[in-house]
Amino acid sequence: MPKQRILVTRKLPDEVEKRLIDTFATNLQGGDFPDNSERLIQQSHDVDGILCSPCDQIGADLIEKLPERIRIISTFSVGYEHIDIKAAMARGITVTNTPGVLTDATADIALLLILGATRRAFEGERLIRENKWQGWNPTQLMGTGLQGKRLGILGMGRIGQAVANRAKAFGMEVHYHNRRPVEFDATYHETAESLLSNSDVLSLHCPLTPETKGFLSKERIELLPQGAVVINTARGGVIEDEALIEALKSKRLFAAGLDVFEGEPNLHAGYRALDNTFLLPHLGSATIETRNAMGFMAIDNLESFFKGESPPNVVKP
Ligand SMILES: NC(=O)c1ccc[n+]([C@@H]2O[C@H](COP(=O)([O-])OP(=O)(O)OC[C@H]3O[C@@H](n4cnc5c(N)ncnc54)[C@H](O)[C@@H]3O)[C@@H](O)[C@H]2O)c1
Ligand SMILES: O=C(O)[C@H](O)CO
Repeated sequence: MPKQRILVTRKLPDEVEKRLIDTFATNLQGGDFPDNSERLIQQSHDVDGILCSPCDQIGADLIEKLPERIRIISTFSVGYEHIDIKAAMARGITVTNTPGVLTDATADIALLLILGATRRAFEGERLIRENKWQGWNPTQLMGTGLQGKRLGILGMGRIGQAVANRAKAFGMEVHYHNRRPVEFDATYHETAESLLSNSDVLSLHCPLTPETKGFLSKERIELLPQGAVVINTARGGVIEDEALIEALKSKRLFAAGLDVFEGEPNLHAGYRALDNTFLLPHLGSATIETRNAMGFMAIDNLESFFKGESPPNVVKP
């Protein structure tokens, strides 16, 4: 029986590519696939499935043009807002993702951003790198401590809870808002607005959906306490960039730590111009162990689908 052929849109870790080659006939990319849907369509003419990444935009227009024989899209990510799930379902295409295996790595990056933003670590690093440090002094780069501060989590799912556990170890008081309360020892807020009013550090962990798009608006930022810190490892689209930049510029907010941006990699230039922003290039899941685990999970999803089973991580709208 011939092997199924899979189009892989990005360079994947070596171990993952090795298992892909052992299991499937693969159209592997030597480098990263350019963000060009025409090319993706051309390359998919002879494939049975696609293994894509969160930066490939797989909208309804593209799905409509995919060859009939493509029955599965396996994304190398837990987030799936880049795929039009309804359009895929209408075409009989199954979509799968990689939940859970990246929870700890992403929660670690959220903590790194919380610590970096509250302790001004990135400003200190720049000072040394630019050879401007003139020695220890009692008032230099004073940050703000975490002990006794309120961490507000929007989206108390896998990553939100993992961040909450870490923050507790730092002596923070955990508050959250979720679509519904979860089994977790923390203060639940019925509304996002109440959460914002009670967050010294706000950390975003919800998916990007029509409901959460632009969630952190000017009006909502005004609900945060003076000098609050905003952390985002969810998706850039959850924040209204202009509003956040203005609040950081005026020092209404102390700092922001951001791993994700609207329009990546072309983030709003205003973020780069500020001293009180700690910016990372979407590193949430970027450990060797995690990226291997994500790849293996994406392959498991493909394998079980082609065996005629229901894949373990099917995305439902
Ligand atoms: N920075 C990174 O590299 C990185 C890595 C992994 C995940 N992520 C992002 O993190 C997100 C969360 O991942 P997860 O595994 O924790 O997902 P999850 O599904 O376990 O948790 C998401 C939580 O958000 C809640 N939620 C959804 N809509 C909401 C709303 N309108 N208001 C309040 N709560 C809402 C859900 O009920 C759920 O509890 C992903 O969707 C992805 O966008 C980013
Ligand atoms: O959604 C995801 O999985 C991240 O953005 C990349 O790990």
